[in-house]
Amino acid sequence: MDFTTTIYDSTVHDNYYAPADAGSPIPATQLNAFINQLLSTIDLDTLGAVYFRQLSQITGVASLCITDYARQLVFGEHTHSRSVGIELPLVGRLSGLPDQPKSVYYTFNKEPGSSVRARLAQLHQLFTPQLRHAVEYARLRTLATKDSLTGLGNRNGFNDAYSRLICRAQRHMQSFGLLVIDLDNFKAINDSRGHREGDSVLIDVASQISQSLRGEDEAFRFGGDEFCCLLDCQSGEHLKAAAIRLRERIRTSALLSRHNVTVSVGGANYRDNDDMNALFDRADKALYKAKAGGKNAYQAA
Ligand SMILES: Nc1nc2c(ncn2[C@@H]2O[C@H](COP(=O)(O)OP(=O)(O)OP(=O)(O)O)[C@@H](O)[C@H]2O)c(=O)[nH]1
Repeated sequence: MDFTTTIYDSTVHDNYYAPADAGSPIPATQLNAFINQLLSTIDLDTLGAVYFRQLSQITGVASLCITDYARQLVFGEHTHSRSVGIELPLVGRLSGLPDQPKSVYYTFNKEPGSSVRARLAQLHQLFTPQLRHAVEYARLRTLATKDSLTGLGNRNGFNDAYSRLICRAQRHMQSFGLLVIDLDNFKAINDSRGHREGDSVLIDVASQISQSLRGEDEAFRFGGDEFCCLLDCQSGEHLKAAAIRLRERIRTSALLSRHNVTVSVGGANYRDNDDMNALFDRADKALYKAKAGGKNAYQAA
């Protein structure tokens, strides 16, 4: 089989990446139909169910793009083209290429008269190693970026998301907000009720924080009893409102009120020319002021 692998950069090959040819992310329902169709067409003993399980697994973490050509191939529609491409942006990242819009693009020639099954076998042969990598990558990434106690993003996850937002804010002048949250007197709970109860408190705080946020906002456990939130908000007023909502949830949680848990919160909005340190330092100093002023308070930078 004559495979070629093309490193494909849509910023350079504008003509090639014409909308008609470009892969578009497949919505989950369509993807399920796609996988089911494949499953009903192929001999699983030959091609391996693992491949398709992996395919569906990675769709949770990668936007799987399949070009029109590939759709034509898989769905057996008529096409004059002899080339087929499937694009997996995640694979682009795995192979050490910079992030989007670069991605790896595979093409291979369709042999005239080859059966659907033979073509699926080609796809399988082509993608199984990549998908294995993708699944492994997703697993390691979860380990590296999630806090195992609370399920929130951890410090690495925060750094990733934070640097992305800073870059976006610098490029598009789009502000966002940062809240730094620290439990008050948490050590006393550990000391009097034990670490396991302390863990339950941390888990509940994480859950209250998550539930107080909107869909586009993200929460992280920064370490110990310290949490951070990145919020899609443009003004200090919005940030304050988010902090009030969050503190109210913590105040009214059954478990947390039993332990008299309160939090101190510092908040800062992105300002022009901020870098990662400048914004974080402002929020952190505000938190310090809230602590120094007697705790259980929100302080804006
Ligand atoms: N249960 C539990 N405790 C933790 C964990 N990580 C850190 N801690 C504890 O969190 C406590 C944090 O103590 P401090 O930094 O003194 O904070 P604090 O008691 O809340 O004091 P203030 O911040 O000044 O109000 C320490 O006792 C740590 O041992 C964890 O994963 N589980």
